[in-house]
Amino acid sequence: LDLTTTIGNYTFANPLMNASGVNCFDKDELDAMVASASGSMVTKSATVKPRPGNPEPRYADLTLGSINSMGLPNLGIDYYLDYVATYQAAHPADAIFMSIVGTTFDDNIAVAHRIQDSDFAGLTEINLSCPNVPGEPQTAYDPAQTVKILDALFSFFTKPLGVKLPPFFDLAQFDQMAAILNRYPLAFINTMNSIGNGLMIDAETDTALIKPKGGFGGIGGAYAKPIALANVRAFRQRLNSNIRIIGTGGVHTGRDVYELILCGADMVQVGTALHQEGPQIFARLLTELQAEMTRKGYTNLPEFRGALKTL
Ligand SMILES: CC(C)(C)CCc1c(C(=O)O)[nH]c(=O)[nH]c1=O
Repeated sequence: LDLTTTIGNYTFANPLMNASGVNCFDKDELDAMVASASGSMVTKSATVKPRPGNPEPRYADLTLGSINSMGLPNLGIDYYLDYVATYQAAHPADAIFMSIVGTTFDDNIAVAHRIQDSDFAGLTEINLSCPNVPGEPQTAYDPAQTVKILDALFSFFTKPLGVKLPPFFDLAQFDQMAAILNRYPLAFINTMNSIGNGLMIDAETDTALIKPKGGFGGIGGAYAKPIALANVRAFRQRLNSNIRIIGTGGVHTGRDVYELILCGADMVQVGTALHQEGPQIFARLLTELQAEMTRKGYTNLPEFRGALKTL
């Protein structure tokens, strides 16, 4: 079967990759992604300077997923630029993704300049789930901030750029966000990030499971799947066709991958399940995806991409 998928001028052997933040913190984790069956990979969201992140415990596995408040631990943009430079020399034909983020407006711009001025030849994903103004909602939940950042980025950034979005829950928000995104020459959007500020409790101690933010953290895994399917579908219905979609949230089986593609996803990222199973998950997901495609009579992804039926 033909599992190739394309974003802009980039073609990948298959649609699978890690979600930023999972299995992509350092060289060892990134090398394990390169060695896996995934079609591509993305680095941990990088800030201008390295960050230690939040106090532990800052991640917990749950029966139906995960909760995390990592606090953006990362080795800094220079580390990841160095890694991708080495990677590109060894794998000139296999494009990868770099994720960037800023805790202030200026830092978002500064870290984007670092990529623009580098030899990085892959795709860039800017994480809009970071608040830029203390006390204000995260960027993607603040239309004015979103416009301000995208206006500034596209005034100098000429490499393929996509945005990582948090989940939206209101149809008017889909309309509003899609209207903003359609104004920019985005290569892709990635929907979605973890579901913000969930809370889970240790039954033995009646204590919040994670330490940061009084136990509040992003929810991933099976909990996220219905929302990820809806966000992929809603944005596919609203965005210009030249803006591709990476679907992220709740993938654990090949059928989950198939369903995100059915909703319109071009690529599919795996977070919680990758954290729990390790990079060998990609070989399993590819086998299961191909089995599902065969069961349905498909031999390639465009045959069923976006083909969700409604009653
Ligand atoms: C939540 C932020 C710390 C603002 C951004 C980094 C991030 C984190 C994180 O590093 O805590 N976790 C997620 O599930 N998604 C994210 O985008």
